[in-house]
Amino acid sequence: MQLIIKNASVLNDEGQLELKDITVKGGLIEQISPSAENAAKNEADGAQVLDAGGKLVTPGFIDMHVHLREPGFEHKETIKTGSRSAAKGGFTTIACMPNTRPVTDNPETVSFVRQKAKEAGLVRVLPYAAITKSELGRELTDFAALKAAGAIGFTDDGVGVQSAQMMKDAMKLAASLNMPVIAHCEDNSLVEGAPVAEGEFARRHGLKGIPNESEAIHVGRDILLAEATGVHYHVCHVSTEQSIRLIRQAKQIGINVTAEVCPHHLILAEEDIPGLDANWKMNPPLRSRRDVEACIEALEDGTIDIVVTDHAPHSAEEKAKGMQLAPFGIVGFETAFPLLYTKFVAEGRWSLQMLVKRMTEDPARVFGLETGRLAVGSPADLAIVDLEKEREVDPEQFASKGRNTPFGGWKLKGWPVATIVAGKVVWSE
Ligand SMILES: NC(=O)N[C@@H](CC(=O)O)C(=O)O
Ligand SMILES: [Zn+2]
Ligand SMILES: [Zn+2]
Repeated sequence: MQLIIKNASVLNDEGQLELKDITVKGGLIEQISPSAENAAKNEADGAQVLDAGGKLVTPGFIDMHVHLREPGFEHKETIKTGSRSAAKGGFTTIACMPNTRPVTDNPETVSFVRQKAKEAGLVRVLPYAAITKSELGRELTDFAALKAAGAIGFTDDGVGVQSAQMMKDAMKLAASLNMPVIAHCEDNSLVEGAPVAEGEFARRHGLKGIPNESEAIHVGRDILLAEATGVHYHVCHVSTEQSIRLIRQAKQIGINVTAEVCPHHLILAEEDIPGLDANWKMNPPLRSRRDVEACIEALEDGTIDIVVTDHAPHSAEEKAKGMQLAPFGIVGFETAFPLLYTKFVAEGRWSLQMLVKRMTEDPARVFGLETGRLAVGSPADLAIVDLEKEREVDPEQFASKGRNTPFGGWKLKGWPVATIVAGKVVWSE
C-alpha cells in the first residue's frame, strides 16, 4: 500500500523549507517531489493520502538514551507505554537502557525486550546490554552472545563502572566485536548520597552536593582507555564544563569519542530548582549556569554530537519521597522537541536545521543506523510537527506512565502531530 504525504514542509540542504509530496511504498521513501506534481495520478492509483497542510515533516527523531523499565518495573513504564510516549514525542527509534530487573545482561532479556517492542508495534526499539552482570561492576557480561541476540552497545547506565581495569577490559572486548561502549560517568567516591549538584540550592537546603569532578573524572579516565583500546566510546548525558573540555580535546587528537546531552541540561540550572520537589532530581543533576552554557556551546560546535532525552519514568509515590530519598530521573519524550524548539529555535539562537540534525541524522551517523534521513530509499520514519501550535505542558496528558517532569505548565511551541514508522502512522493527534 502506498502512502502519500502531501504539502510537507521539508528542510533542504541549505536549511530552507520547501513544500514537497513524499511517496512511501513498502515502508521506504519512494519519491520526494515538489508538491502537487503527481498528486492527481497517485490518488487515482488508490494510495492513502495524508495532507500535512504545510507542517514540518522531518525524519523521525532518534533517542539513543531511554529507560523503558520493562522487565521488572512495569509500574513505572512498560515497553508499550514507553513506545507510545516516544511516538507521541515524534520519536521513531529509541535505544533502551539495561537497568531493568533482571538487568539486560543476558541474551534472553535482550530477546524479551525485542519481542515486547515488536508486539507494541509502534517505534523501533534498540536494546543496549549491560557491561557487567547485574550492573554490579564485578564481572563482564558475555558481549559476543549479547551482540548475537541483538544488543547494539554496552552500558551500565544508572551507575558508573568504578574500576578502571573493568572498563578497559570492557572496551577491549567491545572493540574486538566492533561495538560501542556507552558510559554513565560517575565516580561514587565523590558523590556519596548527594541528591543535587554542589551550589546555591544545596547550600540553602543543607543538602550534600554532587561535584562536577565526579562526572569529569570518569570522562577523562575513559578517554584515555578509549585511546588505548580504540573502542568507540560514547559519553552519556554530559552535564559539566570539565567533561566537555576533555571531550573537545580528545576529538581534536582523533580519539573515537562521541557524546550526548539532554534537553534539561541545556535549559535548567541548579539555581532554577524552585524547592524540595523531586521532579527536579535527576542524574546527572542540574548544574551551574556556566555548565548549561558550556553544554549549549558544545552541542553547537559538535563537541557534543546528539540530543537524547534520558527518559526516566518513576511513579508518583516514588517521587513523593522528597529530594533526598526519591529516585533520580525525569521523563522526556513528550517535551523534548517543543522545549528545544521553543527555547533555541523560536528564540533565534539555533537554526531549525541544526536542532533537527542533532535529533535525526547525527544519532544515525554516530550509531550507524539506516534511519534519520529524508531520502529516497530510506525507511519512511517521519515526524510531522506543528511549529505554530502553542500549548502548555500537562503531565496528566502524557502517554507515558511517568508524570515526573519539571516542565509542567511550561508554554511551548512546536508540537508533533503525527508520527510514521516504516510508512505506518503509529500516532496522530
Ligand atoms: N538519569 C536518571 O536520573 N535516572 C536514570 C538512570 C541514569 O540515566 O543514570 C534512571 O534509570 O532512572
Ligand atoms: Zn545515566
Ligand atoms: Zn539513563
